[in-house]
Amino acid sequence: MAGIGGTLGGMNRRLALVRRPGDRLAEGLVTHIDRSPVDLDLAMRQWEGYVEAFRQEGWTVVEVPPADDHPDSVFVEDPVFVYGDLAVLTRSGAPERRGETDGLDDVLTAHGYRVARITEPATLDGGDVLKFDGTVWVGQGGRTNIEGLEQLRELLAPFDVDVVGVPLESVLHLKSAVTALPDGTIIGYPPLVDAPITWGEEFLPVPEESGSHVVLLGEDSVLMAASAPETAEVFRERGLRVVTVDISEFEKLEGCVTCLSVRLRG
Ligand SMILES: NC(=O)NCCC[C@H](N)C(=O)O
Repeated sequence: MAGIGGTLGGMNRRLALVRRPGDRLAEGLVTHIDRSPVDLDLAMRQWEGYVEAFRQEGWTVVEVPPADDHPDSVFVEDPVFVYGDLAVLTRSGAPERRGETDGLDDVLTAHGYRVARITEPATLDGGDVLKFDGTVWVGQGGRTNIEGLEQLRELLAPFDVDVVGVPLESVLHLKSAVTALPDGTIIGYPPLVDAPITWGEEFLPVPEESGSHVVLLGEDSVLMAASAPETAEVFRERGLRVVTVDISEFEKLEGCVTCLSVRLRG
């Protein structure tokens, strides 16, 4: 399989960092969709189901300390980005979310990461960063500014990596629009993939918005939302094993499968 940036030398592990939702989840931010009521009990059950899906696939789940004062803290992908042995604590373009980096430093250090930080005036959300096989794409929209891109580029300079900015308009984060299948094919729901993003021949249009979000569980398996059954079929026809989870309550807050975890591999 093509290398996915993010290995910690000499170790062979698959850890998924997750953060338990807090009681204020329903107050989470919405930007590109209308607000609809979130069922907290259902959200909790869906989160347990999401975590269980990782366990079933052989991943070790690590819960980071809760950040219950922050309604969006369950979306743990956003306050941290990992590459190789480096963990970058971010600085969200949404000021309400900035405190979510608290408590992550110790967890990442304990797992062998060097920790760096994005600093003012830069902003960056982990959901804006897509890495695959030596390329790191960085969305440039409401949450990540040009200074965020440049600081990340500097932090990644010691790695053999291309850092590429991608302008965004229609979506919250880059990974709300596109993610990558295990073979490197970039997938996206065309109405939300802004011009002038061009992903070349390796782009696969998918028929549903939430079908554009996959978490790579293994070399031939992906985790995706139950709300994209037609896309799941497309992936199965390509020979992928598809694990689905219902995350409807998180989708009401513009969340998706990718943003509910950070995978640490090596
Ligand atoms: N990486 C992601 O896609 N994160 C989703 C964050 C949703 C949250 N309601 C927010 O607006 O920040």
